Amino acid sequence: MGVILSCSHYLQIYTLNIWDVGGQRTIRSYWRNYYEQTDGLVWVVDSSDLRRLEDCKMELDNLLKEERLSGASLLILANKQDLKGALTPEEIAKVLNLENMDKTRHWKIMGCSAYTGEGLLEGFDWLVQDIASRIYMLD
Ligand SMILES: Nc1nc2c(ncn2[C@@H]2O[C@H](COP(=O)(O)OP(=O)(O)OP(=O)(O)O)[C@@H](O)[C@H]2O)c(=O)[nH]1
Repeated sequence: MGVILSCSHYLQIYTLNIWDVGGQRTIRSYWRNYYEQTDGLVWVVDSSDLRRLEDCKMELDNLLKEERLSGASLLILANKQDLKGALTPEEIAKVLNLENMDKTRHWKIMGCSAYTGEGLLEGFDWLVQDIASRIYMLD
């Protein structure tokens, strides 16, 4: 005698509204125009540019202090993994001190390459699932 569990798979379709806000110093003050009702943040790091990582850390720390983003899931993309000498996601995580981030923040770091496409689907998949699970929990 056995029990048959039937499992249904539902195709879930999500619509993402994505704004690509530039990282240049002069336009960073415009980021605040996008904080309202933001569910997720994608922070793209140039893993081949060690010199800019300190600046990157400072900007990310500042961004995460923003009250309106306190509930947003954070995906950090350690980009340019296709380049020789690029820092690994683990090394980037160390420099950005991600382990010591506010414990309530949902975050993930993912190595990727915008050139090869490596890591992008996996990263966005995590982000969408994480946001969805929070939203459905609130329903
Ligand atoms: N090898 C390699 N080059 C990349 C990758 N992603 C971007 N680039 C190159 O890096 C340079 C800068 O890319 P952008 O997309 O303009 O950089 P950005 O950080 O989005 O620029 P802002 O948003 O204006 O700060 C371009 O020459 C890209 O072709 C990658 O994954 N691998």
